[in-house]
Amino acid sequence: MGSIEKIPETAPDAIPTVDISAFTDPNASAQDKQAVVDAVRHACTTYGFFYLAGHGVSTEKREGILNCAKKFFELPMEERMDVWIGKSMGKSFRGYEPPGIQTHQKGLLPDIKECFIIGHEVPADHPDAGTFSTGPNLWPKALKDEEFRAPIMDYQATMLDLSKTLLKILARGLPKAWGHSPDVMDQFAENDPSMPMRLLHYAPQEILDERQFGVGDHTDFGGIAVLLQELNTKGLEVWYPPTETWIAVPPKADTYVINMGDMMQKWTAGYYRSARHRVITSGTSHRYSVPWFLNGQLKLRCHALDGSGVETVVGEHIRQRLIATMPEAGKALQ
Ligand SMILES: O=C(O)CCC(=O)C(=O)O
Ligand SMILES: [Fe+2]
Repeated sequence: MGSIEKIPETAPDAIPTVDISAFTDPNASAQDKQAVVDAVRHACTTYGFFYLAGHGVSTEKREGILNCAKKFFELPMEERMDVWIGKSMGKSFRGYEPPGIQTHQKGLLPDIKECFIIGHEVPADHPDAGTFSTGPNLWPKALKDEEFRAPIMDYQATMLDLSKTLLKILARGLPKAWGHSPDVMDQFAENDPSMPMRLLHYAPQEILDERQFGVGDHTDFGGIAVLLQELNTKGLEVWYPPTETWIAVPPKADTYVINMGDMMQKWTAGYYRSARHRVITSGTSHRYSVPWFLNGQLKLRCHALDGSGVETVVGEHIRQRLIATMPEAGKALQ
């Protein structure tokens, strides 16, 4: 018998699309539900990225949240700075982050994105208010409650529900040999988890520089990211290690882009991949996107699910990752 020659790997044109509707459909067969689990497992162990279809979030809600992003970034700089992140309570890290704050890799210029960060609403008189990622949200005075705050908080609740479903799918996809219950991941999203949502705007760049990105090469810090991209824009790319090339992840109608973060990778002992990704800048067009991150219950001590004994405190992990990417603004989180 001759030896089997390894066929050279070529990067796929696109990351997979998984329709999860059978998982939540009470009338779907056990086989169909298992097919969802298998497809998500394949995507998250191979790429750490997939397009999510059959998520049940209405078009109105998705268009509505992108409109919130546009409304915010159309405000004059003075009004954006009125809700500047430096004004948020303690280490709560809410509000407006101007362009040029975050740098992900040595040698790159700081990201050109600007963002408005909203998290779980924790009143100022709560004993934990002002601790890392915990506290009251900031709201711009110029935007009415019903056109900005209300749809954002409604969207946040919808995303939390969706992420709970994803945790159930991911838990069922873990290696059987680890012997976990199908609900082992539920705790991650219980008891007011940290769930920052970022309204993002990438302004066109007149001068393009190869060290300049919308968001530089990075991995996300938390558990699961649920990303909504505006249709007809481009720029997002994911790194594919087998071929060491970048794969474009253009917006696809009616889908979200889901990716795993570092906390998920640590918790699952590397089983689910936290994939490197980046956003290329455009010389001509604006780009809006809304990533929502399930960072997880901050006080939770995650024990690696393979039984290796590695323990990670969720909030500490996230805080350190943020500090590492923000030379100046990160000082406030020390
Ligand atoms: O805007 C995007 O499409 C992706 C943004 C991103 O990767 C991030 O905020 O972590
Ligand atoms: Fe990201």
